[in-house]
Amino acid sequence: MSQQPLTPAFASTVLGYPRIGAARELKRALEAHWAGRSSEEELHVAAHAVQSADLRRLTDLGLDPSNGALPGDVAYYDQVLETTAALTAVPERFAGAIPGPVDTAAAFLLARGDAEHPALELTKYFDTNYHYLVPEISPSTTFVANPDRLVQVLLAHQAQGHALRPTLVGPLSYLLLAKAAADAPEGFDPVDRLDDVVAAYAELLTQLGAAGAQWVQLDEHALSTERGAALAADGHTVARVYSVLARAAEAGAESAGRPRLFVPTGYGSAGDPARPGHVQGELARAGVAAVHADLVRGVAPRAQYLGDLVGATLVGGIVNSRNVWRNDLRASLDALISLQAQVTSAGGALAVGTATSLQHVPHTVSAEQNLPAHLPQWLAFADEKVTEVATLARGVAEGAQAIEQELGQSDAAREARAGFAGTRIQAVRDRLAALGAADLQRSDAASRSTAQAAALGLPPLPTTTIGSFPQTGQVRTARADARAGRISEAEYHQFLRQEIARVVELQEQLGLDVLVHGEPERNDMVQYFAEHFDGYAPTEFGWVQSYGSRATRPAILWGDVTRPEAFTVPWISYAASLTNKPLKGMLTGPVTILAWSFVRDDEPLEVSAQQVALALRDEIEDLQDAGIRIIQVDEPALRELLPLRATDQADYLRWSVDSFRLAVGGAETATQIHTHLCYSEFGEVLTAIDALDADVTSIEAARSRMEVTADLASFGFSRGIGPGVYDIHSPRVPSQAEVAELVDIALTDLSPHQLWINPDCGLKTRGYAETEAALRHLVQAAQLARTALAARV
Ligand code: MET
Ligand SMILES: [Zn+2]
Repeated sequence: MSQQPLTPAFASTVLGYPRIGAARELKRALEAHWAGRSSEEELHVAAHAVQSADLRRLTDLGLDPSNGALPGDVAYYDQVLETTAALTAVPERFAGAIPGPVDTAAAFLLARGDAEHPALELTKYFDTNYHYLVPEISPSTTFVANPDRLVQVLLAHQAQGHALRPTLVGPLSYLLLAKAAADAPEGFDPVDRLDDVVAAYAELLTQLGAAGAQWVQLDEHALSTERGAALAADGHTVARVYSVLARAAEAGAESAGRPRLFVPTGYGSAGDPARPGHVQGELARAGVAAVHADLVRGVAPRAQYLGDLVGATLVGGIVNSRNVWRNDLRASLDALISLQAQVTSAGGALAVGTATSLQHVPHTVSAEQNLPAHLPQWLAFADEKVTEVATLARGVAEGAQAIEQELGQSDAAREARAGFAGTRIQAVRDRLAALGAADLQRSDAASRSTAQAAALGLPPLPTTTIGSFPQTGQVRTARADARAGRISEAEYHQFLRQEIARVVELQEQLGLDVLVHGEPERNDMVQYFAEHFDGYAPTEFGWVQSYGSRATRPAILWGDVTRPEAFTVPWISYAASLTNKPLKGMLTGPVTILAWSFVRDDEPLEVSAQQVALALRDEIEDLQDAGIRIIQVDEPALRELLPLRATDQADYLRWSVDSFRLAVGGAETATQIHTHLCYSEFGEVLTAIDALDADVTSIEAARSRMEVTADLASFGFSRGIGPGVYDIHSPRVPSQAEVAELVDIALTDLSPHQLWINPDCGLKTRGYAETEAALRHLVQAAQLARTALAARV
């Protein structure tokens, strides 16, 4: 029996759009306001202008401005923070400073902290490079609906004919993304507060409805994580929460004074992937008017699990919002048409959308004027993706012939890409195919340790830094001048050499044992490598929000990777020529290079990682030939790419570890290989860290007061380890006694033969005054500890 498809509430939508403005206007407005150069009113005006421009563009690109299709994610700093503000979920430790509703100033206090109040913690949003502010929940957290800001924004845009959808993190995800506040009792889980938080959401919805919102979006992205899926799999929690929130929806949203709900999932399959669609079905039966499935990372819902959709719209998230590639429209249309059959037979209607918010991609390809000529036709940033969504919706509604021209263009772009010379380079493929296990295996750790001790002659508890030294205004100016042609390349290089000489001299004065060149030539630890590899293209305007007002500009990996020539060697060997102390050469590891880039969708990440590893392997060989005896390969993003689902993790850890081992596998026995990890909790990937088989691992530890050293000790980690003893994330200079205390903690867990003394991370964002003082204390603390050790034997 073939059924007639139902008409969806809206034909197409996107789950969110970049918020920072096409020319990063919101960043500038925020920073001007924080610096006291503009009033709060001026900030609101600037933000409204950015949002209006975005909504106009979305409408121009084909989204309907009247029926709930326009996204309404209008966060100034972070979408999770906006939800914290709307719930007035102020942590106890801020209670004195924020006694009432969370207004704009209070939200910035939560986000940025002040002298008495450390900011809320920043953590990566799922497996993305976007950081959110972690809610802190305890048994006594109060939840009070505060829709003021959402209502203001809604009304301001409604007046301009844009019926946007106020967007919040949904209650389940909000609590799953939260952590227990420090004052919460042992064993407390924020999810214990579900009923209380749901009551506040219900109140928010009522008030938003009263203010005229037709739709509200509640993001339930966390239902795709291991914990969220477990919660959703019980078959009643989702239904219980959403029937409270959507009770009035079936009776007719407007008359009941409640807006209709759109509840997207995303970042993978929601709930149990073996029953694709069960979460969407439960939501629809609870009265949610529009649900969503991530068709890029997740499994397509099936009628048998969807059950009765009671007329709800299911948004098929077919356009990838995490990459920069043009959609394969023909394949997508096929997938949507099969999905439509499932949705129709479950009694729902199909709309077309993105897999997640477009906040993870830049605004538009059309801004890029300097990409290699072949590349623009292969790409789709946010605006181009909106067009794809609208085109596919037309194809679903009117049939393939209605979009035949677009399908043809999509096919042509795919063919051009597949046939392009740099997409597959035979020599690179041959070299990878010829690799064997021996290429990943250095000599045994004990012989390495002996050979390196003899070659390097380091004292016990050697001191070093993580690589970068402060990037002063002068360094940035010189780089900008060189790029703009205001100084010649020769002048720029001369400037860099002077800078390196200064940094080497400073380290000698400070008495550090293993020196670095300071990385002044690097704009960014990944972009610099991307610029020196073939197969990679940097963008000019491809900014993506990382957190708050900060944005990064990931380069695009489009082809097979090759390294035309050694590029770190000139700087590093110049630095080495200025000192008799060992000088450590710095490289960025394959996983981190990929994690902080836009990667290919036509090759497994594993293959790209191997290619980058080979390029690094060649660089390491060249560094060794230039006499460099210590080489650090940074992998701060190792933990970040860990898949959300446990079943996918082992495979990732295998290839990521192997790519590191491939990069360093050619190093001689006497060459000491270091690695550096930061930014995340590494406790759960200790096995992988150990398997990297680096001779020395430096790891962020100061803020957690060396928590990781106990884990490393109980794991039995036997090689060199440098837990950070100086928190470089703040300008605060630790006293010698504070550093000494952290060294002592480390020494209770680890052997003095394996301990290194170093900061948590690179010093690039610090100023010289604080860096010099802190490093002086670090060297003194190490000397003190050495004396104490010597006295013990
Ligand atoms: C985010 S890890 C940074 C490592 C790099 N070598 C630096 O010192 O800046
Ligand atoms: Zn670091």
